[in-house]
Amino acid sequence: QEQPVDPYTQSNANAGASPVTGATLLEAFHGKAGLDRVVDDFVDRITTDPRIADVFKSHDIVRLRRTLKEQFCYLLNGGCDYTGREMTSVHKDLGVTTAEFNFLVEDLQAAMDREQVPFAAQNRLLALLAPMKRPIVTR
Ligand code: HEM
Repeated sequence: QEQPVDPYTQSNANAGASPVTGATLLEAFHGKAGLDRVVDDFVDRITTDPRIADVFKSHDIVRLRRTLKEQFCYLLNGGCDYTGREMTSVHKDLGVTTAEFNFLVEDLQAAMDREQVPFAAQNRLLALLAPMKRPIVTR
């Protein structure tokens, strides 16, 4: 059900940030199963959020769900490798605005709230993602 993409070099360096150390943060997300629930709910939210859903239309949401799970698991030191593409190239033609970036963050916060991830742990993940704003936002 995933669509093919142009060839690229797979590397954890494509994940856009370095992972945390230790198991504490992943535990706060209720392990890999909890983290996968967060990503599933996050993807459901961003693809239906009327403020940003149009950006995701006609894109491969099966692949997005898989690669986001890998990326977040890698960043939370869950023992996954990120096999997706690098943040700059994947977002470069999407015309993402700062407002849209912030709406997506709100949807992630809602997904973490639903999983009852403690606030401090939520902020640790958001801090890892914050520097990705520069490569992702292009207008
Ligand atoms: C820190 C924030 C973000 C992260 C961590 C992130 C992560 C990712 C990842 C892992 C992929 C898939 C890479 C691959 O297919 O190899 C992706 C694709 C995509 N992202 Fe983001 N993203 C972020 C922000 C955004 C925002 C704000 C938007 C738009 C509102 C957006 C729209 C998209 C779209 C439409 C795709 C599919 C592109 C394609 O299939 O060619 N992303 N993103």
